[in-house]
Amino acid sequence: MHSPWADWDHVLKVDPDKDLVDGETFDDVCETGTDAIEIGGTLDVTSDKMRRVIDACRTHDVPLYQEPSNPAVVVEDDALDGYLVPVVMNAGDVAWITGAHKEWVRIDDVDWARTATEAYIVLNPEASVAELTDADCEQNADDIAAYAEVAERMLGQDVVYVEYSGTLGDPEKVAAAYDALEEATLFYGGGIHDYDDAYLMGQRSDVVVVGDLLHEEGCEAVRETVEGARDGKAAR
Ligand SMILES: CC(C)=CCC/C(C)=C/CC/C(C)=C/CC/C(C)=C/COP(=O)(O)OP(=O)(O)O
Ligand SMILES: O=P(O)(O)OC[C@@H](O)CO
Ligand SMILES: [Mg+2]
Repeated sequence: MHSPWADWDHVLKVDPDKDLVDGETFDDVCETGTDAIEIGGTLDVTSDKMRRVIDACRTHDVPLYQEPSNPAVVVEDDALDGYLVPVVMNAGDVAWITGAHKEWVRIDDVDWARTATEAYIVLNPEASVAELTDADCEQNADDIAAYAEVAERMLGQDVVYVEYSGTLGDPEKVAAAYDALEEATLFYGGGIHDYDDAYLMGQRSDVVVVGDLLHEEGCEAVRETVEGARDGKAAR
């Protein structure tokens, strides 16, 4: 797969298990100005819920990616631009490093031309993703830089993802991952609530990922984070 994310500043992550705010539709979601929509969440995602979001977004131009949390929720659909499959670098349970992937490849005919992996470094111990994967979130900036380098140089990962789902991360740790990478694209996600948060992390990563804000505050708040991410990158 080529690397469309190399040109992105902002990704909106839609959790198929969560509602939009009252009065908003997926048409509004597709018009927030984000560079791509990723559909995924850790808990209570099903292929039916995935399909509902894909269907609601299919007529829009915004690139649409599925981020499956396990092989059972992978949906085949021409409306998808591709699949971004997590690999959790600091998982305690190896199922989330290669085990689930091995099972997926065993049972499915994987469309590799439309599939890429994301090397996650999971850093908020309170997040469901940390609990599920038994991630070791006690990592200092040097550890994180080393994980990022291992992901890019040893495992050939094109996307490294510093994940603080639910809370705003430590900017110095995010910058450490950014500085450790040569070509790979750094995604930052977690706790982005407004323009300033997005600006802060936009200065320290390639792509700012916004999730819960969409479901809690709505599209106008997301639009501000698109601006913040772009301005932060431009000011770097
Ligand atoms: C092999 C295949 C197809 C899938 C496995 C992919 C892996 C390794 C998944 C483990 C990590 C994971 C569950 C990633 C999902 C993306 C993610 C981090 C979503 C954010 O989730 P949270 O915000 O923690 O959870 P909720 O919002 O659902 O509570
Ligand atoms: O929901 P938030 O905290 O914005 O996190 C975004 C994303 O990194 C979750 O995987
Ligand atoms: Mg979440």
